[in-house]
Amino acid sequence: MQTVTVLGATGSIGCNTLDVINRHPEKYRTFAITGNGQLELLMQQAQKCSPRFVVVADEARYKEACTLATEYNITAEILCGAKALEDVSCAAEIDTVMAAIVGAAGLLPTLAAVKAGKKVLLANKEALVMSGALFIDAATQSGAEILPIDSEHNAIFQCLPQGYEYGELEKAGISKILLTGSGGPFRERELSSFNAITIDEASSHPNWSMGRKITIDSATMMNKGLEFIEACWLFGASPDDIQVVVHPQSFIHSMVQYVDGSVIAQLGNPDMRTPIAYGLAYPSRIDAGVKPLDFSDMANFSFETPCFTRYPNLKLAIDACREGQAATTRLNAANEIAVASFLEGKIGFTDIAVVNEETLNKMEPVTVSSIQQILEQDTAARAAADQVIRGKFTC
Ligand SMILES: NC(=O)C1=CN([C@@H]2O[C@H](COP(=O)(O)OP(=O)(O)OC[C@H]3O[C@@H](n4cnc5c(N)ncnc54)[C@H](OP(=O)(O)O)[C@@H]3O)[C@@H](O)[C@H]2O)C=CC1
Ligand SMILES: CC(=O)[C@@H](O)[C@H](O)COP(=O)(O)O
Ligand SMILES: [Mn+2]
Repeated sequence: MQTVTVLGATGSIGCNTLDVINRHPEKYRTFAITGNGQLELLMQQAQKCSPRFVVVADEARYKEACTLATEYNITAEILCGAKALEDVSCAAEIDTVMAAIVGAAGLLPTLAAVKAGKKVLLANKEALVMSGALFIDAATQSGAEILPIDSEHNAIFQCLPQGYEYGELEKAGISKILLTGSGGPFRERELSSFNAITIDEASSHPNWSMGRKITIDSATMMNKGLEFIEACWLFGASPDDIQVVVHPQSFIHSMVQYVDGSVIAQLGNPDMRTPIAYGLAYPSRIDAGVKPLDFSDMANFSFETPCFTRYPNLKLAIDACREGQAATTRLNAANEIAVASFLEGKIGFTDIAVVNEETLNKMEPVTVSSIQQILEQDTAARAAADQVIRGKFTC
């Protein structure tokens, strides 16, 4: 029996994780589930999976959570706040943590799981983008097993040779990691109309049903940029080892190209329950409730090179990846502010990249070597991005 904490249980990945867990009650037990704003959903989930702890990230909502828990007859202990998120991520009773909080808020609880040597199912790519080497070093020291849940990285993981040694691409005969991306909803849209893109249009991914922030990131291809950085850290690859390939249908989830000319790909319907089930059951396989691919029903299967004029955020992320840790931490922070501002109607779609670039340009180069310094860079970049927005886009 595997005992699991689900961080971000009320989100898209969290709900899919509980769906897979519920299909296999003989294999998985839920120890804790966490949420932030969606308290009713969190209580409904607690009714169904009977965890020992229900954690509400937002401390201000503790009383409300306790009242709701009584209404819903929840026997679990209700906890709240940042420390509680970390406590349920490193508790001695658990084997596995699904890291599915969105954004920088997921960094410390995910790191707590890593430092405690847990099996960490990593969906929260921002945590790795923010802390790169420190995250990987912590896993090496504690013996934590990091299993990628992001569909592309899960695919790459599945396409790597057995016994792949971290960073040893050449030794493994790998010539390129081919990171696929759909190109989002604006792949074919006239560039001249990009300033008229609405929140609804940007919130509608062609293939995947996901949370709001990652959906906007997919539309700007910042998602692929973050994934580029994520792939470097997960597999010990350099930026030159990775090529982004636009594959609009999202059936191929990524590929690994070998020196003998072979390309190994992982395919499947776009349903996150596949990588989640893979991570939970690894190295076994379990039913995930996913519809099998039907090759007689796939009209198109196409590939393109991404255009940086259409997707300036992708270039910003690749450049930041080459520059180093402070740049990727700052870019992630600026992007979180810019996307939130876009979703609040404060800035336009194309302004997201402008805010990101101007934030990076405003900040002096610096070296970061501790989580404290990472958090300081995150805070500073948020303030700088806010300043850019106030100075440029508000009257
Ligand atoms: N969705 C997908 O298919 C994929 C997602 N990912 C990654 O997985 C992560 C989660 O994505 P997704 O599930 O789409 O996101 P959602 O927005 O759907 O869910 C986010 C989760 O985080 C919680 N949360 C939000 N803010 C905070 C906070 N400040 N402190 C603690 N918890 C918080 C939310 O709680 P509440 O809802 O209660 O407010 C929710 O449980 C992201 O990093 C994303 O990039 C990667 C690949 C695919
Ligand atoms: C499901 C998943 O892993 C997302 O990150 C997805 O890849 C987003 O689609 P894009 O390829 O459009 O960014
Ligand atoms: Mn992905």
